[in-house]
Amino acid sequence: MSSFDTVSFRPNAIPTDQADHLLPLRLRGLGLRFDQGTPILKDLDLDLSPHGCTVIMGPNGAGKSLLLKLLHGLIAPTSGRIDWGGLSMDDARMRQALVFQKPVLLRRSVAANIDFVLRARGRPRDLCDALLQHVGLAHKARLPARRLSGGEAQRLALARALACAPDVLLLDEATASLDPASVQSIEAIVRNACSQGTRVISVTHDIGQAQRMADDVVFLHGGRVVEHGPAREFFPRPQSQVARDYLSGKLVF
Ligand SMILES: Nc1ncnc2c1ncn2[C@@H]1O[C@H](COP(=O)(O)OP(=O)(O)OP(=O)(O)O)[C@@H](O)[C@H]1O
Repeated sequence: MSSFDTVSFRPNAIPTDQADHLLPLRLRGLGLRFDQGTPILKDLDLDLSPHGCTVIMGPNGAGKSLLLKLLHGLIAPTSGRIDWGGLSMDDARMRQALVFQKPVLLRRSVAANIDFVLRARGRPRDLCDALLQHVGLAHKARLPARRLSGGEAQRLALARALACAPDVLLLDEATASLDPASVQSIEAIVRNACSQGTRVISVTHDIGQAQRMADDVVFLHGGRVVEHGPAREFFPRPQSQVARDYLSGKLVF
């Protein structure tokens, strides 16, 4: 794999001292319910700073994946608002990339999966080789994407996300069910993107990963933000009983 420290796929990235107007992200009174049922996300207020990596944690069913889908505009809130710097959700989505736990790949070659995105986004198509090199898949470029292992498929999904040159990278349990080496390489790719100015918002149950990656942690429970603060304060001293229970491995409902 290439040096993660030096590779940038965001040549036009806005310098970090000039606040990109997509960020900070502001959520105000955000709520979500389906078909007049019980509210799933309840009155969320949240401010995310322009830089770094936010990790969203919380027990099963807390609403983490739905929150990411709302942020990406895949579903609409039933109340409140999401403010990506005043941009329309369509414009905001064009500046984001979302990677799911199970990558959804085109039934084409590995390289064609990247090429498709580069073409769609009007980006130089010769970036394909560099992206594949970056995620350690250059030697599999001609292979059908469906023949990749789980870890390789996830690295391809990340390369495809980086092909969009996203200002914001959303990750939904992107390393769940991968082996430790694959987890490490995905973390390195994400860290590199983050150090190049890509804002990362990641959902994970992997406490070790959250400690390695997070600048700040949002802890959700029962559709509410129970805690939001710097990772260096959250992990040693969670303020809520529910976060303490979650971190110590107790079953939380
Ligand atoms: N389309 C839907 N209609 C009704 N309820 C839904 C729908 N989609 C999700 N839910 C419910 O919303 C709640 C939150 O779901 P979500 O997937 O966001 O949880 P999560 O925090 O990501 O959980 P996990 O850690 O298990 O992935 C769950 O109880 C789920 O059953």
